[in-house]
Amino acid sequence: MTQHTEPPAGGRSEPVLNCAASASSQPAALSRHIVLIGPMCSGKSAAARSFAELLGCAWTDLDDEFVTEHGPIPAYIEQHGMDAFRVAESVIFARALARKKPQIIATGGGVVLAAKNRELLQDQVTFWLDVSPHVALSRMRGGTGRPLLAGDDPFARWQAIRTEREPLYRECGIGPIDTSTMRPGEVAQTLQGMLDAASSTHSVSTRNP
Ligand SMILES: Nc1ncnc2c1ncn2[C@@H]1O[C@H](COP(=O)(O)OP(=O)(O)O)[C@@H](O)[C@H]1O
Ligand SMILES: O=C(O)C1=C[C@@H](OP(=O)(O)O)[C@@H](O)[C@H](O)C1
Ligand SMILES: [Mg+2]
Repeated sequence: MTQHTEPPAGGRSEPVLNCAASASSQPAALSRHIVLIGPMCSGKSAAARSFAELLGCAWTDLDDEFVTEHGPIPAYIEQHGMDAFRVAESVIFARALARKKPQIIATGGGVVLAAKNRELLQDQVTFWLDVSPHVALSRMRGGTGRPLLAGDDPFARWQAIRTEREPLYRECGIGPIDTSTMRPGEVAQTLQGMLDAASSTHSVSTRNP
């Protein structure tokens, strides 16, 4: 099964992925968490699942953890407010990062808003997934679970939110990795290629190698 290794204390040159393991039928050994950030509909949740399947390792979606714990996000925000949502989201994020077993973590698009979260992201392997506005629009159609996109013009809302957060994604993540023309499996392969390259050179294992 997946080999578990402790993340190095502040070390930034250890390979993240044991390539020999990933190339065989054995699951890959992750040495630390891999975190996916990016705007809504960039495909973080879908890519995390595909990537974990590809590597044979564990994964989690923080929005799913939120729902399990607090119920649907729109209802929570309506009842408790956005600030309370951000606090609860940050608690769930920190808890996931504290798990010893390294895993793929899909975050919600707003996780980068809190300075503390951005600080935590610096010590993970963080990838910034992105998507073009028109593809995002097609992906959000029919969705009811994103209260920030509720209202008359979800397209304009999405664009404004993405623009506002772009510097934060840039600060925290390796990327952007444009998923607009890729299936989730292709995104996963792209991420694996980036990890393999980093592991073979021992050069890129976090946002700031
Ligand atoms: N690479 C992709 N290609 C096509 N559809 C995708 C892709 N990634 C995600 N989707 C679809 O777009 C929607 C939003 O994707 P999701 O993974 O939930 O995004 P995020 O977690 O970034 O908000 C879902 O319906 C999902 O199935
Ligand atoms: O961008 C945001 O602020 C949000 C993104 C959502 O997750 P996804 O990015 O997975 O859609 C979810 O956490 C919540 O609706 C708020
Ligand atoms: Mg998601």
